[in-house]
Amino acid sequence: MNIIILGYGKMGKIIGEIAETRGHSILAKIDENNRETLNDLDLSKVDVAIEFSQPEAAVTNITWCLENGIPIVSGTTGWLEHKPNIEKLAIEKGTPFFYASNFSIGVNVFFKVNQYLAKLMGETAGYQVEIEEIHHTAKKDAPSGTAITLAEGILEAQSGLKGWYLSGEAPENGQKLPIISKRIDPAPGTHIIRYQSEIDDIEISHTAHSRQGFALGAVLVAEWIPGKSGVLNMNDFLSF
Ligand SMILES: NC(=O)C1=CN([C@@H]2O[C@H](COP(=O)(O)OP(=O)(O)OC[C@H]3O[C@@H](n4cnc5c(N)ncnc54)[C@H](O)[C@@H]3O)[C@@H](O)[C@H]2O)C=CC1
Ligand SMILES: O=C(O)C1=N[C@H](C(=O)O)C[C@H](O)C1
Repeated sequence: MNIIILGYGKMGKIIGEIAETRGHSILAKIDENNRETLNDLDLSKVDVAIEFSQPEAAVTNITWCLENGIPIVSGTTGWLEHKPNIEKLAIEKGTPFFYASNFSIGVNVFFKVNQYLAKLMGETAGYQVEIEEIHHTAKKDAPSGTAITLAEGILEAQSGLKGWYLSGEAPENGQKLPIISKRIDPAPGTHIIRYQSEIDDIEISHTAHSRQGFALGAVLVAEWIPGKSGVLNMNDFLSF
């Protein structure tokens, strides 16, 4: 497969290595300094774009792919207020658009466990729930996209909670779910869900040991996406 990488930073570089190991060719490695080289590319040769850039760059990158009929796999976080417009464009253009806040298979198992636990806890009185996420200090957005997906899973199951808030930025409110964001090097990504009561605590966590799992997941999705259409996510890709 011929791949272009939009966002050639920490993630883009590992994605490139994994893709080449799996026999793919990388036609372009784009970062903020060489975007104009896209103009020299024969777009008819591109099978898929993988986009891991920055919150402020993601919408331009994804729109460019959709306008040019290039299937796009994006993992950039922190731009989701624009996602409805992007989804509309993907449908208009008939070009597949795949987004995941986290491409790691382990985290996607964790998402399911979170949903199941949230359902049980929704039927159990006396517990306060919170999410904690820990990432490296270069991370630009807070809370993490993964923490937001976890929060959405809890909010869906627990009707008593009315949204989430970033702990420290809003007054504590028993009706909202707090997300605590910590920035500690070199943490590639840790997420903890905590239910606390006077009697006991229940805690589940996922800890990434490196960026390898995120990058491999993105390459596996890129291999799967050609020939698909519409707006896609990990639930379409995974069999559980
Ligand atoms: N969904 C997932 O599984 C994961 C998502 N991420 C997200 O991926 C994004 C990238 O993460 P890292 O690689 O750690 O960041 P990074 O800061 O190491 O790399 C970002 C790259 O984007 C480039 N860039 C900036 N503007 C650009 C533009 N207009 N066009 C193309 N490239 C541009 C920068 O030059 C840099 O090379 C972040 O939003 C992060 O939260 C990170 C890990 C896993
Ligand atoms: O920026 C990161 O590094 C990560 N970002 C994603 C997020 O915001 O959830 C996924 C992963 O946790 C690493």
